[in-house]
Amino acid sequence: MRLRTPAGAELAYTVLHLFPFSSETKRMGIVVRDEATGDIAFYAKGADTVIGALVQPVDWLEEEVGNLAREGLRTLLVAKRRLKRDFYEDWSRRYEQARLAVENRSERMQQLQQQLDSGLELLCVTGVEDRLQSGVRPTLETLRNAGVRVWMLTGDKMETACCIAKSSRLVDRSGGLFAFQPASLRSADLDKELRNMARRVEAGHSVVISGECLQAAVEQDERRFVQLACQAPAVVVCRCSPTQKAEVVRLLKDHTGKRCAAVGDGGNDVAMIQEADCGMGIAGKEGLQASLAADFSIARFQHVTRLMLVHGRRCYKNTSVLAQFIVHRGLIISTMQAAFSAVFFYVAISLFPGILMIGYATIFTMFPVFSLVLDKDVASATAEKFPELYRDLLKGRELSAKLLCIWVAISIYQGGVIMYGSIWLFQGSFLHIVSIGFTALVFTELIMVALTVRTWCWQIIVAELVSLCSYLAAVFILTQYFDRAFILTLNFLWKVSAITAVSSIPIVALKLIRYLMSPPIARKLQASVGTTAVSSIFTV
Ligand SMILES: Nc1ncnc2c1ncn2[C@@H]1O[C@H](COP(=O)(O)OP(=O)(O)OP(=O)(O)O)[C@@H](O)[C@H]1O
Ligand SMILES: [Mg+2]
Repeated sequence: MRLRTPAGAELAYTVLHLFPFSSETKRMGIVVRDEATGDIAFYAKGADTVIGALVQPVDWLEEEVGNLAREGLRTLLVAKRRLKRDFYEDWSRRYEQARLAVENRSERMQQLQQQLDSGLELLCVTGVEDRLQSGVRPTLETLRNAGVRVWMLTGDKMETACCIAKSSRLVDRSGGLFAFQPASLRSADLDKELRNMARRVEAGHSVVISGECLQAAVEQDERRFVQLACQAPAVVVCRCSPTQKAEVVRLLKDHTGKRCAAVGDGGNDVAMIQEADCGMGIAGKEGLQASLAADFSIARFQHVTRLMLVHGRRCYKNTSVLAQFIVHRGLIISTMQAAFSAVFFYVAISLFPGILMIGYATIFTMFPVFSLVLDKDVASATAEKFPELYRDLLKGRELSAKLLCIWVAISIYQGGVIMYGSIWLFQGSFLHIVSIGFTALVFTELIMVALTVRTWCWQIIVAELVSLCSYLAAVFILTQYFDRAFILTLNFLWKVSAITAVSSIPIVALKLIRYLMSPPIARKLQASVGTTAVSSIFTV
């Protein structure tokens, strides 16, 4: 290793050993030999709590470290120990043996590493600015408006964490910040501090707590602590080890019943990302570990907004609609079969021949129903701009038991109308029931999809047309199931139209009434933004 000093001199060192950094030890070390003098030295660098405990006490240390940390700087202590040549050679030999040991290798290596720690002398304190990525502040603001509660989990010390929480506006500058610092980790002290916390949280203060205290508080009374912490506007956990980060996520999942997303960029966030319902990894300076372990990989923290507010929201809404349509599509045809059997003395005869059933499940209805996942109720820019749209999802109205009941009722109504209508209007031939009933069924399904679509994109239009054309083609090709002479008559046309109208018009009317009585929030926003997207006024 060659270093050039500011004066221009060159220093040469040989690296003899390297002890890499880990989040658990919070430090790293190196043993080097100065090529000019032959001196061997061990340097250690790490968190103030770790290195501070190893060096001779210095009176200015705590104050200086505090000052740097309050400015939001990441403080590290650097310490050095000169090693005598004999000591080093002996140590090095034993370390090599430990490294090759078959049993207890890591314990033996750790013990030997600790032998280097005695007699360390403090060299300096460094304060490095760990800059926030751009756009963190607006992102947190947007998430808050979207009804997302944000907790910050960090390995940094309390002062640095508080400073960053304030500068990122996670915590209001004016709003108070309660530091959970019991006098000791004994049960009585913890209890007293929990009572203090309850008072401060009630007054609207945020909470900052160290990983160690968090663990103690959780052991004391897991449920009480989580419930209190969840009432706070924001929570900051500092000096948090990777396992504690995962533990916090588990606590939230267990006690709140809410979905939990974790965003992280470093190897120390992997456990938390994997524990969360939705893990997001930022690929960046700290490597790819987090982004490889995550469900979603993003390049910058600010992309969280778009991922959640645009893609997350749309996915959730469209998946809900798809689920309801799958229920509708299956139930409507089952209702028809049940009604048919009931009318004809419960005969076990299939209403529609196999080929029509296959067609119904595939090309006649599949494309339009599945194309609903491409629907967009509002433009991406609108969804990103108005976090209230995301907040609206928290009510859980997209996929609820009530909605399922409504869809079941719609399916039974439509299936019943089509079946009884076909039987009532049929003219002596079983084939006619099949042609009228099946045609009305396919048309109803296509109309229902059309009523649900909020922004017509070309894929949805193509899907509807493909289904419609393939059905019309099938009617003329499958002559054994459709009486071509009958189908080309006006008689057939009005019967199918009447049945389709009776099955669809009440649904349209109900949707229209509901829309006028309580227009969806997306619609109101869209009107105020004035987007030009063509969208139907009907929403489920
Ligand atoms: N390269 C390093 N060498 C020595 N000590 C380090 C190094 N990186 C971090 N530390 C110390 O170890 C502590 C824990 O680091 P860790 O990576 O677990 O979390 P963090 O980087 O502080 O926070 P975050 O969880 O936000 O990434 C740090 O606060 C710092 O004091
Ligand atoms: Mg880090």
